Order: sequence, then C-alpha cells, then structure tokens
Amino acid sequence: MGHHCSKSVSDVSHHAAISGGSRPSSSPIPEDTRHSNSVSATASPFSSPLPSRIAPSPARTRRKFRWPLPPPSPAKPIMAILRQKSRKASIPEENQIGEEGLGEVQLDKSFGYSTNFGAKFELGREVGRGHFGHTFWAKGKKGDLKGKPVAVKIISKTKMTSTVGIEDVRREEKILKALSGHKNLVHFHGAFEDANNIYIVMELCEGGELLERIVSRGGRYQEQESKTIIVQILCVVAFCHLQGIVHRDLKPENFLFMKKDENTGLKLIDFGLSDFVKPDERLNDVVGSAYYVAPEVLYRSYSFEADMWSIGVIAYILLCGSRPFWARTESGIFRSVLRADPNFDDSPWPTISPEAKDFVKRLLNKDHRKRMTAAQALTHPWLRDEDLAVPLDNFIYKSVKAYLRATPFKRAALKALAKALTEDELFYLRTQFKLLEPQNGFVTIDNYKAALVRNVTDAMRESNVADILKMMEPLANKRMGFEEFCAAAISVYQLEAVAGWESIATRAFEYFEQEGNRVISVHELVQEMNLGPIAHSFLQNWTRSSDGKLSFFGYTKFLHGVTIRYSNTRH
Ligand SMILES: Nc1ncnc2c1ncn2[C@@H]1O[C@H](COP(=O)(O)OP(=O)(O)OP(=O)(O)O)[C@@H](O)[C@H]1O
Ligand SMILES: [Ca+2]
Repeated sequence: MGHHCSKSVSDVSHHAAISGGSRPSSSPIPEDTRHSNSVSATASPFSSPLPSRIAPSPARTRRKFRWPLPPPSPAKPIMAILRQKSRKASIPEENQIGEEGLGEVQLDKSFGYSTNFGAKFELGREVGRGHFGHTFWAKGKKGDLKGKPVAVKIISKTKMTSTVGIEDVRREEKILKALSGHKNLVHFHGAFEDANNIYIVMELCEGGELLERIVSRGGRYQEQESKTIIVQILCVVAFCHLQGIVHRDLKPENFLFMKKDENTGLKLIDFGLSDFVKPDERLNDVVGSAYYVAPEVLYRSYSFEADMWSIGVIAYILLCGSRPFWARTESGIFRSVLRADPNFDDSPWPTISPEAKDFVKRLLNKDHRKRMTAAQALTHPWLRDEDLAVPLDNFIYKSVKAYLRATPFKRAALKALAKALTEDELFYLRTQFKLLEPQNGFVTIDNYKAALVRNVTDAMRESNVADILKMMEPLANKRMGFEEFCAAAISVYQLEAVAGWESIATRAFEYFEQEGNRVISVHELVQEMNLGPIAHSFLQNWTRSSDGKLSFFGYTKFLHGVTIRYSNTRH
C-alpha cells in the first residue's frame, strides 16, 4: 500500500544500472554518487517546494546509504491531506503527540474482516517490506489453501493514525478483492484482522520484482523481451482502467514475477495508492513515486492518463537502462518531469527501432490528452499483433459521448477527419468496434451497454458503470456504422501527437471542403463552440476572407471542440 514508495529490502545494486536519461544530465554519473543522488534530498518531503506525498522511488535505499534523516513518517502525508480537507486538524501528527500532550484520538480500527488468521495460516519468513506493509511467506493450514504457500501483507493498526489512513487500507483491500482474477494481477485470497494487525492474504510471487530483473540483466532488456513485459503491464492496466480504477504507483518495484524462471507471468501488486475515478472526474491528491509521477499529478488534476505516463517511464527504463527524468534532488526530479525532454539520442537509442521510440514518446507526452490509453498502446505498431486480445477501452465511451453532444457542423468536421485516418489509427478503432459486437455492421446503445456488462466486475459496478451508461443516453434510438463510429471515437488531441498528423489533417480538410465546409460567421462559430464573447478576437482568423468558410487553420482548431479551458473563458 504505500503512501509513496518505500520498501526496506535492499539491494544496492538495484540502482547502479539505472542512471538519469533526461537532458541535460546525459553524461554518465559515477556509480557511488548515483545512489545517494537519487534520494538524498528527499528525506523530508516537507523540505521540497513541491507536493509532499511524493517520495522517491525506490526509497528503500535510504537505509543502505545512511540517510541523515529517517524516512518520512507515513502519517505526515496523510496529515497534509487532512489539513487540506479540513481546517480542524483534529488529529495530531505522530511526532507532535508527545510534544503537545495530546492523546491519541480514538479511531474505530475494526474492519469487519475474519479474525481467524492464526487458525488458517502459519507465518514464515519475511519476503518484502514497504512503507506500511511487511510481507511474509505463509502456508495454509486448512481448506483449499492447505499446505499451499501464500504471501501475507501485514499492516499494523498502530500505524493507522487517522480516518484517512484507515480508509486507505479498506480501499486497498476492496480494490484488490474486486480486481482479483486478471492473470497479471496478484490473486487475492482474503483479508483478516486482529487487535494489532490487518492481514492481506495473496498468491505468493516467488520470482522477485521487475526492478531486480532489470538490474540482473545489466540494466536493460532487449527490445523483444521488453515487449513481452510491456504487453503484460498494459493488459492489466487496461483492465484496471476499464474497471474505473487508477493505480497511481506503477513502477518496476510493484510488478512481481511468479517464479524465478525467465518467462513466468508478471503480476501487479500494491493497490495502496489506487482509487476509483468516475469518467469525467479529475483527482487532485499528489501521490506516487517521484521518478514515475506524471506532470499533471504535480499540477493536481489528473486521471487514468497518469498511469500511462508511468508505463512510459518503465518502458524507457526497460529499453535503455536509464531513467528518463532524473536529478539529484526530489524537486529536481519534478522539474525534469515538468520541463525536460527525455534523451532519445544517446546509446543505445540509435539501435532501438523507430516504433519502440515512438511508443515511448507517445506515453511520455506532457499533455495528458495526447497520451495513448492502455488499450490503444496495445494496438501501437510496436506491439500490434492480431492474436493479442485488446480489451475494451472506456475512453471510447467518453469520445462517443462528446460526439453525440456535438453540433452537426462539428460532426461533419470529425467525419472528414475519420475518412483521412491511416491504417495505424484504424486498427485500434476496428478492434474497439468489434468488441461492441455490431449487428449487421451497426451498433446501438444496447451494444455499448452489453459490452460494459460483459466486462463488469464488482469494482466497476461500484465506480462507474451507471455513469458511463448515462453518458451514452443521446445514442438512444440511433445506430452507428463503422465510419461514424470512427468519427465519434477519435481523439483529435491524440492524433496531433501522431507523426503523420500534418498529412492526415491536410487530407481531412480536403474531404471537409467537399462535404462539410460552409460559410460561417465568427458569431456563429462562437455559438457553435459555446464560447463567450471574449472568444471573438481569437476566432477572427479561423475563416477565409475569400469565401467566409473555415480555413485549414480554423478547421484544425475547430476540431478540438469545447474543452474545459474554453469553457473557462465563458462569461
Ligand atoms: N504477493 C506477493 N508475493 C511476494 N512478495 C510480495 C507480495 N506482495 C508484496 N510482496 C513484497 O513485499 C513488498 C511490499 O509490498 P507492498 O508494495 O504491497 O507494500 P507497501 O507497504 O504498500 O509498499 P510501498 O511502500 O511500496 O507502498 C513488495 O515490494 C514485495 O517485495
Ligand atoms: Ca510497493
């Protein structure tokens, strides 16, 4: 669970092979400094000018490197959040309790889990440690798990110093339970409690962390092997996202191999920072691990795309053995995340395929709207494989919703764009259309509903199924063929990040000239886009003076439609 990062197990060499890849720090960093660098300024999250719930990853090296300060108290980040939420600050920080003479506030720490852990399992050695959880090997004493090894994450109740902390543990258990079943997600066996601890029983992953494997391979993976890893990561993350859950702490330490063998399956663990997100919701609490945190998380407005950024960082590390965003201090890392362009020039990048590079770049786009979704990433030319089962993408539902609410002129603009798409984009759209199981080439609202129901889990039922279906209401009594589906499902922002965008846009405008462009006044445009009068000035050059129709420039701008930024300009 981890409010940020830390584990205590400690292989110093973990980080030896991973140095910074972001400019301007591309020069090799001496090994001994790399270690301390990666974490030194991070001992106190409060000394950083940037948000406090981020801690460096992996922070476990701290002990090895004899940190001047102990790791930050997990209670502090919770307190920071609490203070923001309410000014009451009713629960003191851990280290203030003594000083201020305040006793511990009474919290209800009973979770309603079974209390017979001891009767069912026999604990063995410790296999891992995180900020909150110590994970142990254990063996079942009874029932289905009799004689079988399992992993038990033990979370001490004394560390739960606030209602928020308690809720975090409840949520971790709930999410793990609801998501359990995916082949790349650690299987959940049950949760137990006693007066002192919570016991989360899971399948045991004996193969160690992905990070350890990267290091044992001399710092990086070959391209083909990287693909195998990334596909597994994308499959499980696409699954989480479809269920309305954002993980928020994707990093190589949170992926474990089932067995020591090279090619055993990878399992995602640690849902301690995960949360439910509704389709149009933005989260604002700053959590994660510094090297993997997305820019928009630091700006406190993010959703699923933040996980995709982290996958971009993981892919970058797998392919070249360096971190894309690196600095000596935590605030330096954040600055790099916000401003630096990762280095794709130095060795080994010249030997890596253009598709792999394009793949990473399309995840490490600082504009979250331009990033690929997990399902899209699985259809990227680098990974594309007809035999790979691409999951349903809830992003489609959002795009279709926006299309259904758009004006006829806007829809015409999108239809022209859809006609100009290349095979690369069509591949993704075709897989998604197929997942809706069209009848005679058409889909209706029922197809959208049924596709969701087919993929529903308890987690999703709770988070967003009803919301998603509500978004689709304008589709009632309509049906959509593949061409219109393409117009509805494409994202202009994402297309702008595609290498061939210029030629797609040019071709699209030609279609638009033939079938959709019309004379439109600036006043009409302002209404079309639901903007305030202030917009007049910046819409002036969207139309051609020769015939009063949209210019190419105006067309490409108009395609964006109304975004939050636009609506903010409304009076
Ligand atoms: N199912 C498992 N099988 C084997 N080892 C595990 C398992 N789950 C966790 N571990 C080990 O225990 C460590 C801590 O687990 P986890 O990441 O869930 O704890 P945490 O306290 O939330 O961590 P963090 O501080 O990173 O947030 C893992 O890094 C891993 O090494
Ligand atoms: Ca962890």
